[in-house]
Amino acid sequence: MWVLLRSGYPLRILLPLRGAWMGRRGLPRSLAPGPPRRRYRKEALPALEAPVLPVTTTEIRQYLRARGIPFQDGHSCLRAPSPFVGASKLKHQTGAASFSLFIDKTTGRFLCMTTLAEGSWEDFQASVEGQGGGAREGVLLSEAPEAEDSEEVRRIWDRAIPLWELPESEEAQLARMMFGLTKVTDDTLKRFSVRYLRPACRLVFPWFSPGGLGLRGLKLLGAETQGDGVQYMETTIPRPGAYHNLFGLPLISRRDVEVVLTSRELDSLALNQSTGLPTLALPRGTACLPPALLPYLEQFRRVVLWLGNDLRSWEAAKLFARKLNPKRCSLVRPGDKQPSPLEALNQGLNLSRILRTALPAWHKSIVSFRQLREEVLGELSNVEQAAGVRWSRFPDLNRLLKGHRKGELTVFTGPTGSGKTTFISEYALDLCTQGVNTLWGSFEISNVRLARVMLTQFAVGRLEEQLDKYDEWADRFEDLPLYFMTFHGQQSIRTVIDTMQHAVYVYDICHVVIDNLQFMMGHEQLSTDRIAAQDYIVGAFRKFATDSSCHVTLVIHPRKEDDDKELQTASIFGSAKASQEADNVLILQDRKLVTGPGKRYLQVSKNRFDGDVGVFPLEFNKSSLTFSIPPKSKARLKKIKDDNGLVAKKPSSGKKGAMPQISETCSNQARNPNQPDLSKPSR
Ligand SMILES: Nc1ncnc2c1ncn2[C@@H]1O[C@H](COP(=O)(O)OP(=O)(O)OP(=O)(O)O)[C@@H](O)[C@H]1O
Repeated sequence: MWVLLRSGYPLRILLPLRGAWMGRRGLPRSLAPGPPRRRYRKEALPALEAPVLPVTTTEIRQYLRARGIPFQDGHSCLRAPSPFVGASKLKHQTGAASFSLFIDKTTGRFLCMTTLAEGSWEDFQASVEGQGGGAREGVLLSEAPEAEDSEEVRRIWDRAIPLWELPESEEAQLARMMFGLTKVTDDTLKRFSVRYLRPACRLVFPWFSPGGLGLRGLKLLGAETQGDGVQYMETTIPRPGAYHNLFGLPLISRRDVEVVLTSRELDSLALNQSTGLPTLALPRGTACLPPALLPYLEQFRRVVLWLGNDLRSWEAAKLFARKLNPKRCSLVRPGDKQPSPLEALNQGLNLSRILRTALPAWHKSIVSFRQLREEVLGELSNVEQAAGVRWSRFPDLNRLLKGHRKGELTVFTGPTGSGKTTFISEYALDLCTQGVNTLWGSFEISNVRLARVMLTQFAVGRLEEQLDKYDEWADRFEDLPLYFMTFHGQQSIRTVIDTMQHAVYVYDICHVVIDNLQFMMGHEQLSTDRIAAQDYIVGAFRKFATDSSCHVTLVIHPRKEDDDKELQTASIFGSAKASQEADNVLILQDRKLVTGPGKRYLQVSKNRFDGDVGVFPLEFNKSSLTFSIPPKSKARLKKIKDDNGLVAKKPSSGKKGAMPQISETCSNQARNPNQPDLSKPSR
C-alpha cells in the first residue's frame, strides 16, 4: 500500500486494545521469537496542530470540473481517472475500470485501485497541480507491511495448515466444535483459505492484497469456553489500526452487485455457504467501518448488513449504513429467530429467508409506528442493552444512570479544582476500555498531561515508580480506541464540531468529551453575550449528539457560588438551557459528607432515561488518580442532606428539569476496578 504522508485533521491516534496474553506484535507468546524490542511507529508522531478545514462534496466536484477531470458520482465516493496510472496502462483500461481513482465524498481522501496509491485531498490537489510531493514524481512513501510484519505473517501462514487438511482426529473435531464450524464444509473452508495454527489452537484468516499481490496480513482467532458460551479472542497482524482486510474480497467478482456484510469471518463462511451470496467480513467487527474500505464496496447496488444478534450490532449496522449510503443498505434485525449467521446455520435456520426479512436502512423524515414497532420491540426485549454500556469501575453510576447511551448529552460540573478533569478522565477511560470509541477535546490541559493522568488511572498506580513497566502499559493503552483533538485554548465551536463530525465518520466515535465549554465562548465581555454564546454552544452539541448518534459529555464551570453551599443544576453558568438540553446532569460536589471528611461525592441531578437521581461518595486515590473505590472497600449506606437539611426523596420522573434533589447514597458493592482486560474478546 502506498501512502502520501500528509494528513489533514487535528486528531492524534492511539489504537485499539490488545490482550496481554499476546507477545510482541500480537502473537501468542510462545510464537514471538527473541527478546521484546521497542518499536516506534509513524502513528505515534505528534499530530498537526493546525486544523485544516474539511472539504465538502460540492467543493470536490467544483475542483474536478475546474481542472477538467471527468468523474462519476458513486455511493460514498466520486470516481475519476487516476493520475497515478501511467498513460500506457491507462490506454488498456476501458469503461468503469479507467475510473480507478476513488475520492471519499466526505473527507476527500483518495485511493487509486490500480496502483493502491492513497492520500488526503490536499495530496490529490498537489499531485494534480504538479506541486512536488505528488505521486507523479514517484515520491510516494511506502506503507508496505513492515519487514518484521511480513516475515511474521509469512512464518505463521507457513506453519498453519489448511483446516480442511487437518487429519480426522480428536483435535480436528475439537477445533471445529470450539469455533462452531461443525456444519461448515471443507469446500467453504478451502474457498476462503482458512488455516489452523496447531500449537496455538487458533484459526488463521488471510488478508490477501487486491489483485493477488500476496499476503498482507493475518487474523488469528482463539476460542475459550466460558460458562455456557464461547469467548473469542482475536489478534491481527498488522495491528488493528492498520488491518484493513475485507475478508472474502478475492472471491468477489466485478459483476457482483449485491453483498452481505458480517462482523466476523466465521459468519461470512456460514452465509456464503448457505446462500451462495457474496459476503465480506469487516476487519474490526462492529467496532468501526474505516472509510478506507468504502472504495471496495462502491460496486454494490445493494448492501445487506447482518452484524450479529445484539443491540450493539444493530446500532453499529445503522451507523455503518449512514456511511455506505442508507439508500442502498438493508439491515438484518437481531432477534431470537435471527441470530448471527453462524448460529443460524448451526440451528438449521434458513439464512436466505432471514436475509429477505432485512429492513431498509433509509427512513423518510416522517415514519409511522409500523416502521418503528420492530425497533421498539428490540428495545423492550433487550432492556439491559438498551440502557447502554455499563461502567465497570462505577457501579453507582450504573445504578443511577443505568448505562452510557449513544446520542445523549451529559453536562458535568463541579467547583474549580475539585477534580472534574480527573474524574471525567476515569469515567471515559472506563467506557473506552469496553470498546466505546472515544474522542477527547481537552482545551485546558495538554494532551500529554491528560494522557499521563489516564495512563496512571489505566494502570491503577503510579508509573513513576515502575518505569520498567511503562512500555507494557503504554502498549496496551495505545491499543485503546482513544483519540485526542489537538486543540488547545480558545476554539471556535464550528471548528470543534467539524472535527467531531470528521472523527465520527473516520473512527466511528461514540463518545466525545469536551473539557470544557468555556473554551468555545470567545471573549464576550458582557454577561448577556456570554449567556447567549453558551446557549448557542450547548444547542450545537445537543444537535451533534442527536444527529450523529454520539454521546457528548460536556464539562461546564459553575457560576461563582457561596463556598459553603452545594452546587445545584441551577448553579451551572448561564441560562437554564444547559440543564434543559442535557439528558444527564452530573455534579462533582466537594462538600464534606456526613461521615468521611474531605471526600467528594458525585450527584446525578438529572437523568432523562429513567429519572433515577441520587448521590454516591467518591474516594480519591492520589497515587492512582482514581475515584473508583477499590474492591476491598466496605459497603456503605449513608443519607445525604440537601441544602435545607432534609433528606430528599427521589423524584418520580426524570422529565426535563428534574430538580437537583438528593436521594440516598448507594451501597457500594465490591467489584473489580477495571484492570485492563488480559484477553481481547472479539465482541
Ligand atoms: N478528590 C481529590 N482530592 C485531592 N486532590 C484531587 C482530588 N481530585 C483531583 N485532585 C487533584 O487536584 C488537581 C486538579 O484536578 P482537576 O484538574 O481534575 O480539577 P478540575 O476541577 O478539572 O479543575 P478546573 O476547575 O481548573 O478545571 C489535580 O492535581 C488532581 O490530581
